[in-house]
Amino acid sequence: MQLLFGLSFAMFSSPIVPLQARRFGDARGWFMETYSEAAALAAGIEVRFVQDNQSFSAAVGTIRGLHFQRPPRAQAKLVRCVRGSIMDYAVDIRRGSPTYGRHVAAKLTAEGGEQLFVPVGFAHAFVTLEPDVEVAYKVSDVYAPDCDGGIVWNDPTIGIDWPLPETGAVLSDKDRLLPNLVDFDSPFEYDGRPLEPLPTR
Ligand SMILES: Cc1cn([C@H]2C[C@H](O)[C@@H](COP(=O)(O)OP(=O)(O)O[C@H]3O[C@H](C)C(=O)[C@H](O)[C@H]3O)O2)c(=O)[nH]c1=O
Repeated sequence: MQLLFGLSFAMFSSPIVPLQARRFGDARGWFMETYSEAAALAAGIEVRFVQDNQSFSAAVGTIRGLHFQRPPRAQAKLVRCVRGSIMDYAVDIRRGSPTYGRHVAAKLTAEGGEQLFVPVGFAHAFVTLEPDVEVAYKVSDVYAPDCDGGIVWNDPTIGIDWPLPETGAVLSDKDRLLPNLVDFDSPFEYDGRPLEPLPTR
């Protein structure tokens, strides 16, 4: 693991990059560098973020996604959980990719400071693992509703095994009606970097 400033990261070629913000604790509490351009560049994250987002989800089992923005407003995202915990997912939707439709998952917790970089060409989603969860993420392009796109959360060809409570998933009406992957015409091209499993922590 490379440590640069307060962020550490693994050096590997997958387009999805896990980062770890380091906590500096003392008698008052703790301090974290939650974003460092230098550390991001060193981890191969060569995007300029232009907007910070934050969402609150009250119910455990809330799913937001699988979302992306189409070009010319496609977004890369740097995701972290600032309250509670989530499972975060990235699905390869790059036309021609040998890992098309495959996904990786990472548990992100407020306590742990884990982060996940999701580049353009991947659909993104998370599910809350407890009530009252807040997620903050940086995006590399502005919100563009006319470029909004998505794949339905329970798409059978993607096959995400969502960790859901007995009460089931909580979704927006919009997300319930998203298309399946088989009906999706991807605007994203493969860049030669197949999706790789994330390193086990
Ligand atoms: C994303 C976004 C939304 N909005 C407004 C539009 C709606 O009135 C309201 C909720 O939007 P939405 O239901 O799309 O929010 P989420 O379901 O949390 O979607 C997000 O969550 C998943 C995990 C993602 O990866 C995307 O970043 C994003 O799609 O916020 C804005 O004003 N700006 C924005 O950038």
